[in-house]
Amino acid sequence: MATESVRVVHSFSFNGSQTRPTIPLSPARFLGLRPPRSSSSSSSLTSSSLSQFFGNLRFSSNSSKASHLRQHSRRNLSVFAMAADDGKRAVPLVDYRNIGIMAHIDAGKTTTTERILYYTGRNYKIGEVHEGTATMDWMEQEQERGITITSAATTTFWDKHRINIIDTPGHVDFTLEVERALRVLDGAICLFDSVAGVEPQSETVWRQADKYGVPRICFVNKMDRLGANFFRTRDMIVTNLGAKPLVLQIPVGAEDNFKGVIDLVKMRAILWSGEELGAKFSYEDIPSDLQELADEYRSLMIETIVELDDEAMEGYLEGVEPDEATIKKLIRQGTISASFVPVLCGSAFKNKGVQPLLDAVVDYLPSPLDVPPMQGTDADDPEITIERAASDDEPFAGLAFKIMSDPFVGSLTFVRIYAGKLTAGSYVLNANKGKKERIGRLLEMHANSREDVKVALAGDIVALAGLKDTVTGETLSDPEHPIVLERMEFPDPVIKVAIEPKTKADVDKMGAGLVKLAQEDPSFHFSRDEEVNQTVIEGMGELHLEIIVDRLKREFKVEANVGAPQVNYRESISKVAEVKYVHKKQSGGQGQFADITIRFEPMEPGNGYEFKSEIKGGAVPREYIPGVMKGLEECMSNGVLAGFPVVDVRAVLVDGSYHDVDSSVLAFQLAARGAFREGMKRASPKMLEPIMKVEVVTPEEHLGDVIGDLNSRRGQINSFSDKPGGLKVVDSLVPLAEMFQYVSTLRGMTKGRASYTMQLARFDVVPQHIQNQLAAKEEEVAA
Ligand SMILES: Nc1nc2c(ncn2[C@@H]2O[C@H](COP(=O)(O)OP(=O)(O)OP(=O)(O)O)[C@@H](O)[C@H]2O)c(=O)[nH]1
Repeated sequence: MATESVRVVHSFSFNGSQTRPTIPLSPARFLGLRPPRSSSSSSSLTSSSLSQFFGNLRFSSNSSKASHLRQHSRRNLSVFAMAADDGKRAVPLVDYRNIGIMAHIDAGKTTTTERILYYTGRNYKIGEVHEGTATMDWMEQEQERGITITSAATTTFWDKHRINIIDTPGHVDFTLEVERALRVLDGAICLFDSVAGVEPQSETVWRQADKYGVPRICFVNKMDRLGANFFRTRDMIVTNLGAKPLVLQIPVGAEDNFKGVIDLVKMRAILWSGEELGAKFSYEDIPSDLQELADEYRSLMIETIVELDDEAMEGYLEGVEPDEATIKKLIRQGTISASFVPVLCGSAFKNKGVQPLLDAVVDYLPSPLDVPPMQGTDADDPEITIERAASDDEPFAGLAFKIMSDPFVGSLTFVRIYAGKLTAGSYVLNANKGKKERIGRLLEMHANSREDVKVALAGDIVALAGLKDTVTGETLSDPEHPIVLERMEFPDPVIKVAIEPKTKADVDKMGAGLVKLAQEDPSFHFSRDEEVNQTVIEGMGELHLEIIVDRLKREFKVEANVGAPQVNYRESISKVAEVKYVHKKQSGGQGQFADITIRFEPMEPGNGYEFKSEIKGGAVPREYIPGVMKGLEECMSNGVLAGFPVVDVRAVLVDGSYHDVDSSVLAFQLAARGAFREGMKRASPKMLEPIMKVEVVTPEEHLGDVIGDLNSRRGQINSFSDKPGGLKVVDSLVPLAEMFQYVSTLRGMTKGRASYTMQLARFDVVPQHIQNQLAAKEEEVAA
C-alpha cells in the first residue's frame, strides 16, 4: 500500500510520447556537417517572369532525324493549370506523374531537380547547389550548408504530362521527410553517384520505397566524375539492393570523356554538343567500339521484358523482336509491377541525360490510375474498410503529409488529393478529429513561390492555407463521406538536449516557436518540466536539433543556450511478472480503496505500450478501469531504472476488488502507479539504447586509427571492403551515446580525408556499468 506525490511533467509532443528531462545545461555544442557556404537568395520566379518565359507550347529537337525525345519543352501555363475555374480537368489523370527523387546524401537530387525544372521550362535561371542558390533548397540553412532539409514540392510539365516532384533530403536525420514523400507519391527516381555506387542511405531509402510499394527508375548520376563506373553501380543494384536492374542505356565514355548515352530501346546514340546548361543533343549512329556491348545489353533487355507477355515471347523465340511501342509498353508494365527497375545514366551537373530521364518518367512511371485505389476506414468504425478510386467524381479524400510555416500566409498544409475535388473557400472534414476545416486558399507550389488556384483535383498535390487543426498524417475528406486514410508512421526521437532562452523575455517566444516547429515536424518533440524549470527538445540526430535551434533563432528571434546532447534511452522488461497492489488510505473523511492485480508482459521490439483488461464479473467495475489506464500511462514515460520512457510492455488487468464507498477513479489510478513500480522491478527491467550502423570511408593509411577509435567507442566492426581510389570502407555497429562529436574526431584523425554515414540499426540492452551511471545521475537530479 502506498500514497505518493507525483512529479508533473507537461508534455507538448505531438504524438503522445513524453520524456522526463534530466539534462544539465551547458553552452551550445553542436557540430556542422560541412563548413558553411556563403548565403545568397534563392532564384524563385515571379509570375511575370514565368509568363515571359513560358511562351507557346513547342517541342524542339535539333536532330535532323525524326526523334520523339524532347530537348526542352516550353508551354503556356494556363493550358496546364490543374483545372479551369469551373473545375474541368486540364490534364487527364492518366497523364499525371507524382514522383519523388531519392538517394544518398550528395548523390545529386537537388541538382537533378534543378535541371528538370530548367528543361521542363519552369526555371530559366538555374540555381547551383554549390553556389547556394538552388531553387528547391530555399531555407537559409539549406543554402548555407548545401543540403536539403525540407522536401519542397513543385509542379512542372513534360510532353503534356503534369509532373509533381518532391525533392527529399538524403541525410539520415531527415529520414521522416523521405517517408512522408513516399507515402504520397506514385513513383520515384532513385539516384546513385556513379563513383560511390549504392551507398548506405540509398539502401535505406530503397527499403522505404519497398515498404510503400513505390515503383522506381534508377539514374546513375555523376558519369563525368573521376572513377565513374556505370556497370559497377548496376552490379551493386543487384548485390546491395537485391533488385533486378533493366539497363535501358549504356554510357558513351566516362569521366572527362562522358559524351552521352546509347538508348537501347531505339538503338541510337544520344550525344550532347557541350556541357553547358541547355546544351543540345543529337541522335547518332552507335559508335563502332560500343556496338557489341550495346547489342549484348539490348538482348538482355528484350529477354527480360518478353517474359511479361506470351505473344512477345513467342515472337522472340521465332526470331522477331517486339516493335518500339511494345517494348515501351512492356517496360512500363514491368516497372509498375516491380518486376524490374529501369536503369539510365548521365550527369545532371554537366547537363547530360536529363531529357531522356524525363521521357522515362513519362513513359514508365505510373499515373494515379496505375496504382491501387486508396484504402481507408470509416471515420466512426475502423473495422469498415472503404476504397476511393482515383477519380474527380468520387467524394473528396486527401492526406495532409506536410506542414510548413510560411512567412506570407502563415501555416501551409501540403495535401495529396486521392479522389474528388477541392475548392477554395469550401469546408472539408478532418476525419481523424471529426472537425470541419475551411479551405482559405489553394496554392500550387513551386519551391518557395506559389500560384493561387480555385480548384484542385484527384492526383494533385497542393498547399492549403488557413487550416487550423490538421496535423501531418491526418485525412481531409468530404464531410458527407468521411474516410480515414491509413496514418503515417513517425519514428521516435533518439537524442535530446536541454534548451533555455538566453533572456527571460524570450521564454514565451521560445514556447510559441517550439509549438510551431513541432507541428511541422512529427519527428521533433519537446517537453517542459515545470519543477526544474527546464525545456527539453528531442529529435533524430545532432544535425536535426541543430537546425531546430537555428530556426528558433532566425525565424522566432530566440537566442538559446543548449545543453550537451543526450541519448534518448528506453526502458523495458525481460520477463512476465504479476503483481497485486492494494491502495488503502483512512485518514479522516472519506477513505480510499482500490485493489488490482496486473500482469506485465514483454512485447516484441517496436510495439510500444499496450493495455488490456481481462476483468470478469465486474471485479473491477467498468467505471474504474480508466483510472487504472491513466495511472499506468502516466508511469510509462518514467521507467523505474532511470526515468526513461518504457516501451514494448503489455499491462493486463487480471483481477481486483473495490469498496462500495471508498473506491474512486483516483484510488484506482494511484493503485496502478504502485502496481507499475512493483511490477516493473519484478519483471527484470532493462535499459535500452540506440545502436547505429556506422560506415566510415577512409584512405588506407588511416584505417588503423579509425578502427582503434571505433573500438574505444564500444563499436563492433562487422566488415571491411574496398572502394576505388585506395579507399577502405569500415562497416560497424556503435552505440549512439558514443558517437556525439564523431565528425570532428574523424576529421582530426584523418586530416579531413575520411567521411562517415550513420543510421539507426536497432535498440540494444545498455551494459550494466553504464546503466548504473545513468541511474545514479537520475537520483542526483531527483534529489
Ligand atoms: N561532377 C558532378 N557533380 C555533381 C553532379 N550532380 C551533382 N553534383 C554535385 O554534387 C554535390 C551534391 O549535389 P546535390 O544536388 O546537393 O545533392 P543532393 O543529393 O541533393 O544532396 P542532399 O540534399 O544534401 O542530400 C553538389 O556540389 C553538386 O554540384 C554530377 O552529375 N556531376
